[in-house]
Amino acid sequence: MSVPHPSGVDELRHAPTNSLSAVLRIPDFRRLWIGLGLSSLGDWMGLLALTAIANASADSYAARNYAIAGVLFLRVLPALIMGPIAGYVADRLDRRHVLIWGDYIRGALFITIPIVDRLWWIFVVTVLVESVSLVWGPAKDATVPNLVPRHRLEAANQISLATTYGSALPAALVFSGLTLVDKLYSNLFSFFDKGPIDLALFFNAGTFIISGLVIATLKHIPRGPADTDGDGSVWSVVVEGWKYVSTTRVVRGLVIGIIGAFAAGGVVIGLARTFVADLGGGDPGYGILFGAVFLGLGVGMWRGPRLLHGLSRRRLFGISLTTTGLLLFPLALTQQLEIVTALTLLLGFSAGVAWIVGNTMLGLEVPDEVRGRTFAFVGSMIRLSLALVLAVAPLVAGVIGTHDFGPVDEFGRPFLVYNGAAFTFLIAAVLMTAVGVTSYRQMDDRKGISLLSDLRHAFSGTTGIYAATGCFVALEGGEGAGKSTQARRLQAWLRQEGYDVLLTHEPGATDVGSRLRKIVLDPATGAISDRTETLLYAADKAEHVEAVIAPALARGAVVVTDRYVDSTLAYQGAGRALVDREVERIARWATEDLRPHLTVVLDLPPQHGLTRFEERDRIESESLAFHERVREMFLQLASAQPERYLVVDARRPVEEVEAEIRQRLEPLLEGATRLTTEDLRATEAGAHGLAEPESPEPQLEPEPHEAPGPRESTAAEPGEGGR
Ligand SMILES: Nc1ncnc2c1ncn2[C@@H]1O[C@H](COP(=O)(O)OP(=O)(O)O)[C@@H](O)[C@H]1O
Ligand SMILES: Cc1cn([C@H]2C[C@H](O)[C@@H](COP(=O)(O)OP(=O)(O)O)O2)c(=O)[nH]c1=O
Repeated sequence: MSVPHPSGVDELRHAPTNSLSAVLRIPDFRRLWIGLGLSSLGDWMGLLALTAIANASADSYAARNYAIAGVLFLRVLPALIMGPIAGYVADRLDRRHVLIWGDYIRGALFITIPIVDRLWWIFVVTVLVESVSLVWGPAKDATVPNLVPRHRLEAANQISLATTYGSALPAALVFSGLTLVDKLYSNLFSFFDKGPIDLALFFNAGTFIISGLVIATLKHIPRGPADTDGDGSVWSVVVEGWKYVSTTRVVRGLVIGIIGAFAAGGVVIGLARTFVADLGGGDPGYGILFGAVFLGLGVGMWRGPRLLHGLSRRRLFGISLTTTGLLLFPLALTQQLEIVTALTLLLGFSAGVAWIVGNTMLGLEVPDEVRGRTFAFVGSMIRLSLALVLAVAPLVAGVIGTHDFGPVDEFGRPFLVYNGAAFTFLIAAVLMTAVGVTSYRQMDDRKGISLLSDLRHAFSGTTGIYAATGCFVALEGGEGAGKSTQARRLQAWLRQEGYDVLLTHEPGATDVGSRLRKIVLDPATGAISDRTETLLYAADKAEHVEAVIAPALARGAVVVTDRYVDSTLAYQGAGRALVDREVERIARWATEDLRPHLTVVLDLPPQHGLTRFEERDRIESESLAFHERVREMFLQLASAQPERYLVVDARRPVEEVEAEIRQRLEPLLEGATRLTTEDLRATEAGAHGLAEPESPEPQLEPEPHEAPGPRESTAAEPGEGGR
């Protein structure tokens, strides 16, 4: 189902809220993004160059480790001590000036390094640059909401994050390139004191200055101070945050995992330089390894969750953490730089998946009131643990020192050189794997379901199509869970709120569908094969989407359906015990993979629901075990994509259930209000949702027929389209 867009503003209006390219089409945000990209690129180059200088300035194994540890530690230190002060300063300075001058000053500082040419000055500059960055960052974060509309903020933040870390890769490539060229053609850069390293520093200064110039062209940065939340000291944030985190099992597992992942990353980054030297690689090798970590991280954050979208987020988090730990073992034991690079790439990938999944889940699992505090807590803990690891890991490596193993060959080289860096990696591997396994156990929400079948399913899944216009809500759950009741209540509320609402249901909301419904539900039909049943339901869905749902979404309506694809996955897939994947493929094909923005699962023990009414149709008269399997499948589908699902305990009073659904639905509607019929008319009725509508006029909408079925009294009111 392609989503045709006209160009210009309309294109933006109708692009899905999570579209990254739509955010980048906002001119001011694009400029800020270019600025951010350039300064991040420079920042990473600077870090590489500084660690290279630190490495070159010491002569013993231990001293090299300590010098690098010094640079890295000083990078993190200002955030620890001055985090709160930086917020305070950013609050009071003119944001525009902070952004522009912050870049100029950092550029100028980097230029002084080759000029002063002293190790202590590198340490000073590291602290100064980091301090400026601490003020620059909050000012940038506070500016983004001024440049992009609210519903695109999440995508904008995703881009900022990806750019900040993603620029490490090109930085590493440029750095490796420069040092490699210098190695091949020695003295090519001899007009610089330290050859390519100085060149890297000048390049770095240049990117900051250009970034400042680009940001200076931005018109919409408010001149006033940044409106950031002035947070307390790191310690009070930590104490406050821990109070909440320690009381919630899932959040505790999450936070421990995230901090563990950062600590492991810190060990790798802190020891990479000496580790590479142990393997006989120089600056180019270091640059490549550095780039590999971040390429992996970037791909992991960008693609990882989508690649495995069918997997429970909680499981995915635990698995990616454990994988990160397990990968550290071969990394520590390998002596070939090429293999090490490949392993590092994978390591970055799994850490990236863990980080993005963990962060998203933190947003979903932590209630609104404490979310800010929890994120601040996690941020502070990450800095603390990074500082600790960056300081301690090289010390451990230095203390362990260098060791030779095995017989010496004819050139006097030992069979195996195994040094402190590699040993420290091994320690990190053990700790990280333990953290991963603990997290997985603490958070597993699918006990008793084999991980293998979960993984198989996740790899074969597709990501689905989400309508660019309107809002699509499905109500799912077992018999008598209250779907029709809630659907009607939702409809009444949405109407009252002024939305264009379409209430519909499966099976039987279309002409053909109502005949199919009769066949499939009437006990008089007798036995039919499970596959026939699946195909009949699929046919009903195909007609439903094509004739009812898609046109309504295209004109911007809120579509509420009583049952959808999940019902077939649950009843035919789990209930009839057909192969899940095959049923899914058929249902996805039938619906062109159109998926609800939100699926509400009304969860009820089957024996409870079946007592809510007396008559039984073909499906309702199935065994209790059948209905148990159905219920399990609904819950399983929900756990795989918590961001698209709401599970409600349907035993609660009708009003409470309704309130919970409303609360969850409200923010999704915010994206849809601009797409009400009036809006669409205003923008010349060119609906650009899925399936290009032949007739955007609501009165031409297909008239769904009353579905003949054994339980007409509880069927949704199918004729109630439009306003
Ligand atoms: N939260 C609830 N608590 C108690 N009874 C409910 C609740 N929700 C619905 N009911 C009742 O249960 C029966 C089945 O509800 P219905 O909405 O038709 O379920 P479904 O569409 O899921 O089969 C109806 O008699 C309804 O009044
Ligand atoms: C949509 C759909 C429904 N069903 C079953 C579930 C229900 O037992 C029946 C729908 O009947 P219905 O009377 O509409 O049930 P409810 O009021 O509980 O929603 O069809 C499937 O087996 N597969 C499907 O894809």
